[in-house]
Amino acid sequence: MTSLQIEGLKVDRSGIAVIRGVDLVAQSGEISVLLGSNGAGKTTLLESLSGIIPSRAGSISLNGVELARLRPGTRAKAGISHVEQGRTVFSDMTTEENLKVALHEEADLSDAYDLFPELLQRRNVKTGMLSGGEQQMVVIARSIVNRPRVIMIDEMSSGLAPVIVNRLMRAVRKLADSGMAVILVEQFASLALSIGDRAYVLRRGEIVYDGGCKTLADDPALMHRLYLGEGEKAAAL
Ligand SMILES: Nc1ncnc2c1ncn2[C@@H]1O[C@H](COP(=O)(O)OP(=O)(O)OP(=O)(O)O)[C@@H](O)[C@H]1O
Repeated sequence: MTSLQIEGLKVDRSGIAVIRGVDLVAQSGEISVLLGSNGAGKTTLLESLSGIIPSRAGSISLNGVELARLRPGTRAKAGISHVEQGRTVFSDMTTEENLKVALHEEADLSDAYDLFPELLQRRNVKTGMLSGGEQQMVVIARSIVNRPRVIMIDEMSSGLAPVIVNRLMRAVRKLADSGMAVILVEQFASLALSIGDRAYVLRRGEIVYDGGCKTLADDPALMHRLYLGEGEKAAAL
């Protein structure tokens, strides 16, 4: 069982406190949906967990091993995988070459093609020629070839058609069901909540909701208050 435990995390950007004491738990087999309005700090939080940017205080512990002071590569080896915003593929390389770039010697591409059989048919196509949805599949597939324990996915749906977003969401659910701990940052809140287990809402660098996805999905007024910042912290906290 994997458990990523974050306690009292603080992250600054250009000297400004962006993450201001976040507690969060991501469990094996679960999708933790991280929501919040633009600029709330969602991307910054993921970047501090994978080590792209340093944290100022707090703990990031994976199955009891403290990661907060380790380099990004060491955190990746420990099992943290980060799908960043922007679908960065090597566009002059084929699908298969893009997947192999990430591959450790002992791993193979079977998990990637099991998750997205669509990519098998496109394996010899240069990724620059793929659709946005297929490129997103490549990026997610590339991030799981070494069997991470935790996968963090930032805004995978941005600019994609609903039918593709649904396909990607099903794949993310499958990853969690296979035993990974998933942290999903999404603009499509209702869709993410429909496949997620636990939800967190971040507002100005603080968690203002920590509870069930269904509770939040069933209460649009609560969601509205949490996003806009009216009233006090949610009762579910
Ligand atoms: N490289 C940077 N240098 C300085 N400040 C930054 C940098 N990147 C982001 N910020 C600031 O940090 C805050 C949080 O930004 P972040 O991108 O983490 O939020 P977000 O919740 O992911 O928003 P979005 O949904 O717009 O991506 C914002 O105030 C933003 O202006």
